[in-house]
Amino acid sequence: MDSLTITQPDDWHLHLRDGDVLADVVHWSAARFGRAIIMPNLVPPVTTTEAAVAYRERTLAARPAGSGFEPLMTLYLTDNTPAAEIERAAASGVVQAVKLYPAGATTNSDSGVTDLGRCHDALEAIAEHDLTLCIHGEVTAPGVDIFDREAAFLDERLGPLLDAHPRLRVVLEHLTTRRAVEFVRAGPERLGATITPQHLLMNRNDLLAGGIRPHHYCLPVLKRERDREALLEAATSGHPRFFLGTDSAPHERGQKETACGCAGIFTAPLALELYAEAFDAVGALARLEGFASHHGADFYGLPRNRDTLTLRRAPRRLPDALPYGRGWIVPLRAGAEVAWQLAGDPASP
Ligand SMILES: NC(=O)N[C@@H](CC(=O)O)C(=O)O
Ligand SMILES: [Zn+2]
Ligand SMILES: [Zn+2]
Repeated sequence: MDSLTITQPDDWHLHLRDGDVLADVVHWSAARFGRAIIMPNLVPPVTTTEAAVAYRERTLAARPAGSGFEPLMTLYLTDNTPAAEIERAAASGVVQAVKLYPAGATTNSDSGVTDLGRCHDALEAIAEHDLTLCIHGEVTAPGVDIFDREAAFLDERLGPLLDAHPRLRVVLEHLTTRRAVEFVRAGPERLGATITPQHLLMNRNDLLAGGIRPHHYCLPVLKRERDREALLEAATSGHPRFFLGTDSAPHERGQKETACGCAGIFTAPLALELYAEAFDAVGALARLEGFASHHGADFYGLPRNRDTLTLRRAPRRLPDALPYGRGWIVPLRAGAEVAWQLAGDPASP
């Protein structure tokens, strides 16, 4: 198959940042995806409906002219989020989900949750108002090995959370382990999961063997080859509770190429193409449409997109860096090739 036409996909986990750089990144996603769940870990975090509404306006204004790209907003859950704020968010009609960052787990998560018990009323309100809880699933106890933080979260936090809130709809974000795949498969219908392109295509050797590669560093960190294989099997299985979430997470080059670099991989300029590579590698291109365009919308109870998008098998070389505010950003595959491209996309770098 040298060309693939699918229902226009959506990105169920995306970081766009804010300010000057918004317009530098949003067009990449808008060229590929109909909608995206926009993460709230700005500085300061998007903890109120008012802030989410204003961020949505800035995102709409930063889209390319004529784009129908629809940002679905999220609220950043804290220990002190009142149930009334959840109610306001649901009533606004623009907030789709609430995001749980365990405090300290990842980029800009300092205001995140320290004790889920303190969020009981807010979590009940999320379920009651039919919002979704999206979770960065890692424990943050300093003694827990970084490669074990996701697995620990499943048993110690996610299981009890699902039991305590029997109507809560949850998306476990950016799965990285075989254990997480098994947990989601065994979980209830109201538990969904996103998988990034980097976790389908790379393992921890790509981060650490033969030299440290800061542009392959994200959280949860890349795991073993057997984990990658389990993720790829899940994504290509046709199972409706696994769906696309790129977690494209831009950081300026200097913030990555430094003694203590930020976590986050920038994939927006080639995200769908990377998924096509991953699916193609196991002969599963026919399953890409379900994963990328159907399962997420169905899980969120939203209509599937009506437009279509065509990918062509034709290698394209990525530039070494792309403009990002007054600086530069290094996308995944910088200076190297990706095997697919969007048909008729003049903006492909
Ligand atoms: N994935 C990452 O490594 N980084 C994300 C945060 C997140 O999704 O955990 C970011 O905002 O930079
Ligand atoms: Zn995360
Ligand atoms: Zn993320």
